[in-house]
Amino acid sequence: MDTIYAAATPPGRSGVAVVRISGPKAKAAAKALCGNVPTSRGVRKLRDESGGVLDEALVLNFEGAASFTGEPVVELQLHGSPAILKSVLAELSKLPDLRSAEAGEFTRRALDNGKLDLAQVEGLADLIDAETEAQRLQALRVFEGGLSAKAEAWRADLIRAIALLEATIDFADEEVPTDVFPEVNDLINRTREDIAREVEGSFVAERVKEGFEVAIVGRPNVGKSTLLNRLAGRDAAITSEIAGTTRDVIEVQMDLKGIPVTFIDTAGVRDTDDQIEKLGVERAVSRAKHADLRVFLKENKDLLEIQVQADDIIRRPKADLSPGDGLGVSGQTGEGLDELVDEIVAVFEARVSSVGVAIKERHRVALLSCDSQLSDVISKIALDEPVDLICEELRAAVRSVDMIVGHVDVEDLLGEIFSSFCIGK
Ligand SMILES: Nc1nc2c(c(=O)[nH]1)N(C=O)[C@@H](CNc1ccc(C(=O)N[C@@H](CCC(=O)O)C(=O)O)cc1)CN2
Ligand SMILES: Nc1nc2c(ncn2[C@@H]2O[C@H](COP(=O)(O)OP(=O)(O)OP(=O)(O)O)[C@@H](O)[C@H]2O)c(=O)[nH]1
Ligand SMILES: [Mg+2]
Repeated sequence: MDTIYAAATPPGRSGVAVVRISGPKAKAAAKALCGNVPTSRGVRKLRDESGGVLDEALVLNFEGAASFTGEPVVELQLHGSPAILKSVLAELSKLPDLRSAEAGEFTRRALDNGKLDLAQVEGLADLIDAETEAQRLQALRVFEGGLSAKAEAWRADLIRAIALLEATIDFADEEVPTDVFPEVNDLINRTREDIAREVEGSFVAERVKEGFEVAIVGRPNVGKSTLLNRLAGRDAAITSEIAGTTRDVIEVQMDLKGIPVTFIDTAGVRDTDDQIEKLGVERAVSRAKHADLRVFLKENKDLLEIQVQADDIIRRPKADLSPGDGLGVSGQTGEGLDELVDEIVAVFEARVSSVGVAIKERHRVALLSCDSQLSDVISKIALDEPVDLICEELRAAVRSVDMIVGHVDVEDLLGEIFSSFCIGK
């Protein structure tokens, strides 16, 4: 096994920068730099080959396999200057039996050494990417083993169903004490209900990861771009008193009370002979249609050629000009803005609450294949098919569940999963 090293902290200036060394020669490598390696932790001068001091570092020694990777690890916690980091990495690169780590390689070792399962690795990747509270919470549940525990519970239920059915084969000649089929059906149906909920939640989880899209739509000149700028707190879009100012789609990403949201400002919708504006309107209609939510700036009677969908929000534009009647918003004065934000957040919080522990398309694919196998099991039972065929189908369903935590059939997925990691993780 190679010994690998990499900076665990991002490049640039920081209070502290961490370099991790992992593998059988980790301690020997650290010894070359700091002389005597502490048994657990200690402050040491790090020196180059000729004895010149590189830095005074906190050295952590994770002896044996008691580390994040499950193999010997030494961490060099340096003063976070780019020059120090560069000099220490250069020194390490000169040592024999040591090479710099590939992206995700530390975590790959944690997986191989059983410190994490595959679902937890994915949770960890999302946790590191998390920028908002909703993203952090859903990633943390998976990293902490929430999905793994569910997969284990489904597996246990399906194994019990198999055991019950196999008992009927083993005792075929005798009188089977009880009819096992009600319990088998129950185990399978409960698992399927659970899986259906998780599948639904997984779609929302992907929105949480990518950010929910909110399209601001309305006729030209109603104040869409002004509202976007007010929400963003900066001049993201050009505004003017000329109708038809916005043509391109303008996107602004925001953290809305923990929920990642991308606001989309588009051309005002109207019939026009201006070829460029026409293209803008086409884009507006298409983006609005596919967004997760639409905020209409319009008078109630005005029918735009964009369908109002469930949860969509309608506001009377330029509320400052005609105060009082109904729900209005003004990008100019900020009137009604907090209420609008609260309503958007409420809509998405309700959706986010449906997220369970299946958060990736890969999880959904495995769950859907498990579900279709369980659906076959139910039909086979109904058709009175031979019990060994039913059990075979159930075992296929168990294998689908096992893919989630990576017990089977996932070698070809690992490259894809680890490619999303950075070097040093
Ligand atoms: N300095 C530092 N901070 C870090 C990490 C790290 O590697 N280094 N982590 C990396 O992502 C995270 C913490 N995760 C870790 C997980 C396990 C072990 C570890 O040494 N486990 C041993 C011993 C456990 C113990 O001492 O209680 C083990 O599992 O046997 C260390 C960090 C976040 N903070
Ligand atoms: N009084 C008042 N004026 C506003 C408000 N919002 C925008 N305006 C003005 O209305 C005009 C149009 O604003 P924009 O934000 O460019 O309107 P838009 O909907 O993006 O227009 P298009 O890009 O052409 O579709 C500008 O002169 C703004 O200053 C508002 O809430 N109150
Ligand atoms: Mg505009």
